[in-house]
Amino acid sequence: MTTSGGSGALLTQWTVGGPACTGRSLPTPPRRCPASATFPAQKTSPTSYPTTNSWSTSGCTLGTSTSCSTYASSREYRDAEGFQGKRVLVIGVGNSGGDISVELSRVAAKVFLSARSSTWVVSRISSQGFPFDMVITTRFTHFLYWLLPSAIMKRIGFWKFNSWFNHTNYGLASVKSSKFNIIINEELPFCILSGTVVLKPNVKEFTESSAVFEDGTSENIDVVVFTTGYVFSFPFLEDSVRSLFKHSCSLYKCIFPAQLEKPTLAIIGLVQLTGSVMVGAEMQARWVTGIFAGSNKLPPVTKMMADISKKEKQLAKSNSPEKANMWINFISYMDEIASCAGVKPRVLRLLLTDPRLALTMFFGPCSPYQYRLVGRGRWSGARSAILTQWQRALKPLQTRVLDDSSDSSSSLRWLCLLALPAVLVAGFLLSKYPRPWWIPRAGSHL
Ligand SMILES: NC(=O)C1=CN([C@@H]2O[C@H](COP(=O)(O)OP(=O)(O)OC[C@H]3O[C@@H](n4cnc5c(N)ncnc54)[C@H](OP(=O)(O)O)[C@@H]3O)[C@@H](O)[C@H]2O)C=CC1
Repeated sequence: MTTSGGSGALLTQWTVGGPACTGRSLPTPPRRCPASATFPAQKTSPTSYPTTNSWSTSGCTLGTSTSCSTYASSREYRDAEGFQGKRVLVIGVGNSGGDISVELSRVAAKVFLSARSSTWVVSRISSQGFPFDMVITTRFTHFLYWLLPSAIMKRIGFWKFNSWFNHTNYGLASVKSSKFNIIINEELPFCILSGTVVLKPNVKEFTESSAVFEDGTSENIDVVVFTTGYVFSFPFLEDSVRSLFKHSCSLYKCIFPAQLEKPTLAIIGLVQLTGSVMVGAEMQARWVTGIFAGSNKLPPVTKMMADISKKEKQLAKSNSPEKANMWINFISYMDEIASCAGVKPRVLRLLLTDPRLALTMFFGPCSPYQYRLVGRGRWSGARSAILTQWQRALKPLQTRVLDDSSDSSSSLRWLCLLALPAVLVAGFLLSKYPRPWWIPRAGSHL
């Protein structure tokens, strides 16, 4: 990092390159990086997760094992080419493990999927066939999470997940387990049901040609694919800067290292949101560019440090064993950053000025349009986009239009009218007593 003179926000120059580009392989096709490049202020994204997680892929050696024939990590995996007729063991049931198992099940002789914790599988297709995130990511649901004890919401979530298929019967998850993940995958349950993917417990050891599992069973394996996740690292930053943040919560609003002399470094995408990370990253970028351009300002360092230490204390209280993997509530976080950027919508005020819009915003999906109604980057089409999003989501399906005489619009109108007092109370309470936006990983999306 070099400091140059001048006025305004951009006083520091960041030299990025060399080891950053040569020392890592990205999950996307290899890109050419310049040997070194200098930028006036650096907005960096660690989301390519350069290093694979714990289960070292330095060989299939574990315990007393020798070696198995082939192994790969999800980082190297591209497609099912080369897996035809093989007996494959996929280790780890995250989104990568689910996706890769399903894809391999079409060509492999057998796919074994090894899990060490509970995983709830959710379909992208939710009530009435609408996308899951449209249905679940609403201010109304957010209000319910705020209002009701988390144990009750967890129970409701488990009940909902099990209503699709019983996760215990499929060997995926038990309502009793405190640590669990949620993944999105429509096909995995069918692959398990049809036997093309077989769930197995954690691997105890490998032998020459097989894997021995913790339940004492063993299977002959040709290829092992590690889908055990990634760790964040910033090899392109100097040690002195890297040491300023251990995890996203030691950054101001999960973005800015607070101790820097000038706000010239912003980390985009270092958040695990319960909703879309892309949408969250866009919101972060809007705020960051506002700060770089001088239209938004960061508070004094003492204030930022106080905010960070408050969040870290909340983290410590949660007793989460994996602090770095905290899930952050999507709507709380979006509203918080939107507020900093001056683009947060005032739903309660809208209830008086534009009740139709306010109710749609409260009960409908918290889509990015909601943050385009006011402030910098305001879009005149945002209101109409919010009001028409349900119909537009269905538009691509209308390739064969059928007559549906039942009219649900009047009952919906009545429902909205009855919900009006609830919205008022919700808005009031949420603005008075905001809930901490982090939730422990065990709580995941619930
Ligand atoms: N389609 C999409 O949108 C996709 C999104 N992604 C995203 O990319 C990110 C990375 O996902 P992913 O690669 O799946 O990684 P994750 O960290 O989400 O999952 C890793 C899995 O491996 C398990 N695991 C970790 N270490 C071990 C070990 N030593 N032994 C056995 N099991 C182990 C974990 O279990 P445990 O929980 O016990 O730690 C977990 O089940 C996530 O944010 C994910 O949502 C990834 C793929 C597709």
